[in-house]
Amino acid sequence: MAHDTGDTTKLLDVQHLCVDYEAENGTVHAVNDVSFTLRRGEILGLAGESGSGKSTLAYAIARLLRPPAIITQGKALYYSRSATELAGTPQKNQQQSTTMPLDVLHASAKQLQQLRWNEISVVFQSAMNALNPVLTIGDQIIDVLHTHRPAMDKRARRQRVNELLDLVGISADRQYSYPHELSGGMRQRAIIAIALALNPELIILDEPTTALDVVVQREILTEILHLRTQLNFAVIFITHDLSLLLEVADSISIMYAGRIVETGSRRDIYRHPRHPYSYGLLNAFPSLIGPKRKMYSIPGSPPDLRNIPSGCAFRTRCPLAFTACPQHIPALRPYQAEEKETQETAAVACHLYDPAYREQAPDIKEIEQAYETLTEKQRQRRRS
Ligand SMILES: Nc1ncnc2c1ncn2[C@@H]1O[C@H](COP(=O)(O)OP(=O)(O)OP(=O)(O)O)[C@@H](O)[C@H]1O
Repeated sequence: MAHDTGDTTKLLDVQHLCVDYEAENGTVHAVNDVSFTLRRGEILGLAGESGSGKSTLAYAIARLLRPPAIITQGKALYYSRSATELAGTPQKNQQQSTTMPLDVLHASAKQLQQLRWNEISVVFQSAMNALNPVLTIGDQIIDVLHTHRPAMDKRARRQRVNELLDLVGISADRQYSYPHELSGGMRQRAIIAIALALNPELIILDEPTTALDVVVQREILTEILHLRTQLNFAVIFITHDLSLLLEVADSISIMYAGRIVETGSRRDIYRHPRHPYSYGLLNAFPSLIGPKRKMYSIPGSPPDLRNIPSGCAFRTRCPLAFTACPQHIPALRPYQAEEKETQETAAVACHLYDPAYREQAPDIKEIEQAYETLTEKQRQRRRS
């Protein structure tokens, strides 16, 4: 059990987390030395192309990874409301208990049982697969309450079902519906209701709206924001679509080849993405907000995580790569954020911002120009 003092806004402190998959054809380094802090009530967006390690990272934190996944290094310190129960050692007062984190990565089965649903719940990618097809929506919520709140009587459980459905905008009579009787958006709302059943402090949403059409996507996102305001849970929101995060996240971390390459407030990321990869990702999707920009596609594809390029893994696709890039893995270095609230956490892992290699950091025009040149070169190559 780790000890910490002070800062009660901290909910989760991930330190140097590494996860591998021991596959037959080699070791996949899916998460590499990831560190970040999540505050109570914060919505943290994790963005990156498919295969960048987002889900692996989130499932490691929830301890939902299965073999062949192995957590090879790191800590995930969770600062629970009820640290007393989780630690299994009675504390004298609340103040003391909130400063005793639990390292989720080394938690016992009993501690995990206490943690899941009560403290952390996960909404998986596919709403349909996450629901039990032979149980009504209401019964599925009751199931969770029955297992984790055995002292709750029948009437109180039914009342909680009504409350939860009301929270997510489903009318009470729908509790008697089976999943196949609901639309995609309704099913996703039902899953969110189940995730909220025990009032968790952290909800992990893994591509929660990917299967939905754009209008329903927007409704669900609005609902999540509304619920967060009401209930003040924190969210780790995973998506490959950075433009979605620009609408909902307080802060955004961009992942590439298992590493966080940039982190900042959503405003910092859309106004001034520092990492050439963040810039490319931002301009790969049309966005309704932020300055109007040209669309580019990032050349090439993400590396094979069994054989990650030396130094900066993005260098093989980066329009601004230079001599230092293959030599050293860039560390996440803090930058002077425009947003006051993220000045402490805004950081970028790119040698272009390291005064040891470059006197002046590139401005956004330089990155844009580099993509423009690269795109033009590709066009010419295709023509010839
Ligand atoms: N069971 C497994 N065995 C071997 N490799 C795996 C396994 N599960 C995931 N991986 C690999 O781990 C890497 C990270 O995958 P992960 O699903 O975490 O990425 P992601 O960013 O969430 O992608 P997506 O958006 O497609 O879900 C990928 O290279 C993936 O192929």
